[in-house]
Amino acid sequence: MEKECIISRLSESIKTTSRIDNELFTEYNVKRGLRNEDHSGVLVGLTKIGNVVGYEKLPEGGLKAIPGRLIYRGIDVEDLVRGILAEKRFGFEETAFLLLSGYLPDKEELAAFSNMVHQCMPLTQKTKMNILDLEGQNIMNILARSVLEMYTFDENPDDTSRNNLMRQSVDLISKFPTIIAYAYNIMRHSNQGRSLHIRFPKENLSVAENFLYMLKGGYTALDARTLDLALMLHAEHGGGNNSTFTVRVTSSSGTDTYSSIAAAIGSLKGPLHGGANLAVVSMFNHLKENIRNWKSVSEIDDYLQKMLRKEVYDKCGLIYGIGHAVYTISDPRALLLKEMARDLAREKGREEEFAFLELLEERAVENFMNFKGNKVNKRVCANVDFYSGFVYEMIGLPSEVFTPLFAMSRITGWAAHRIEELNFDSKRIIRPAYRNVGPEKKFIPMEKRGQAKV
Ligand SMILES: CC(=O)SCCNC(=O)CCNC(=O)[C@H](O)C(C)(C)COP(=O)(O)OP(=O)(O)OC[C@H]1O[C@@H](n2cnc3c(N)ncnc32)[C@H](O)[C@@H]1OP(=O)(O)O
Ligand SMILES: O=C([O-])CC(=O)C(=O)O
Repeated sequence: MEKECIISRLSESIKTTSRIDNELFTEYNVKRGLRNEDHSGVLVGLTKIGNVVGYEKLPEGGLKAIPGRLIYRGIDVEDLVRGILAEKRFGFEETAFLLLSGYLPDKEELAAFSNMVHQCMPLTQKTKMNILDLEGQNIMNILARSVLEMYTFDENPDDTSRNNLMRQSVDLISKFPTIIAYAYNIMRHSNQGRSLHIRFPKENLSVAENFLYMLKGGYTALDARTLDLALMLHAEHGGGNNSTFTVRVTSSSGTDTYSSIAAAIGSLKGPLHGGANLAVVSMFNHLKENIRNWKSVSEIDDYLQKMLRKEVYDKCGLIYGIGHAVYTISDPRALLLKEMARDLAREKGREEEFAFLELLEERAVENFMNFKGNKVNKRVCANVDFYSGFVYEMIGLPSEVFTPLFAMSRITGWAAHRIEELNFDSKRIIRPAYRNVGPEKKFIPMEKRGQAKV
């Protein structure tokens, strides 16, 4: 049988054999997406790393929407960011230290940690050569493959003792910027015929500066400060976000660090999660072309309603960068990124675009509520991905690195959660249940099987 024919036959069969009726989820009280009826997450674990707050649970039942807060190891991320900005320092290394250790470093500890990160940034010759060899269009996939290959070059890859996990974590945090910068340059070289630059990380530069240096050679102080801030904001988001939960699930089986982190990279790539920063940029470009008057509320509303009805754009019915599993009134990261976007737009003469994006945010929230009506009893807001791509674009970063930048920051949270998952006394493999709702069938000998397959 031809390959296409058998694929189409298999595909046709799953229309019925893999389809689960919606009513069954209600009948068996299955928490779709591990979410309660009121959209809050099902409680599946405990952590001391991050806290994501978007609502209060009312004693009489139901949720009260409140402005979002994000806490890293007990410290409000807004205070962390504003505190570091006030002291005119780079903050990503400090954030990584805080997340890994649970406390803020003193001057000496921070210097030693930053120094160690810097020393671990260069790639082994083999990893470098492997990236050169890895063909592909997507840096998230190249990153995952490079991480998997780091297993081969690690002399002690499967040891899950605390010291070894910490060593591997620092190594991954340090090497992500190098892998991403090299992967981008190699991709540009192979796909666009551009000169290949493999720059060795420089001493005494922050992670943000080193990344910009390795990626494109030149950068301004403002570019580096902006990137550093974005890295601080994306570092951690509790145990329940899709990629961190992936780390917790895979770590609970006792697998090695590289397998677990590669899985998380795969999860983050999805357009409903970290990949939304890229999806927002594509959507924004589409809207810039398809909405003639960027100030017209009625024209914008009309188009967004068509998007929600799956009539235009990618026909998925989604407005990217809007909505969140936890946040209701606001995502604190989006507020800070919006501030950054506004300032940068003024500096770069892109205020008209910023004003359009800001109006889109307002209209998207309004239109979502009108579209869903009483069906969804929940407020939505812009999430972290709504403004990040616009910010990255304004500091001259190519869209290919937008989602990898998320990974470059979130590796800190992933590492902290992996260590936590493997370090509590009463740990247990994560293994929830799936109820089988398919019929039982008898085995049919080959010669008695007819054409009716299902
Ligand atoms: C870093 C991050 O991961 S941030 C999130 C990045 N993702 C995006 O920006 C993609 C667009 N947003 C979304 O798809 C969603 O808001 C998510 C995935 C972030 C959260 O989804 P959920 O937790 O299911 O949200 P929630 O429970 O509030 O959804 C309620 C309903 O509104 C829909 N909805 C939520 N957000 C949107 C949106 N932006 N556009 C259209 N519909 C939406 C959901 O599909 C769901 O519909 P259903 O009841 O028919 O199943
Ligand atoms: O918490 C979530 O579901 C997604 C998110 O914002 C993140 O991981 O940063």
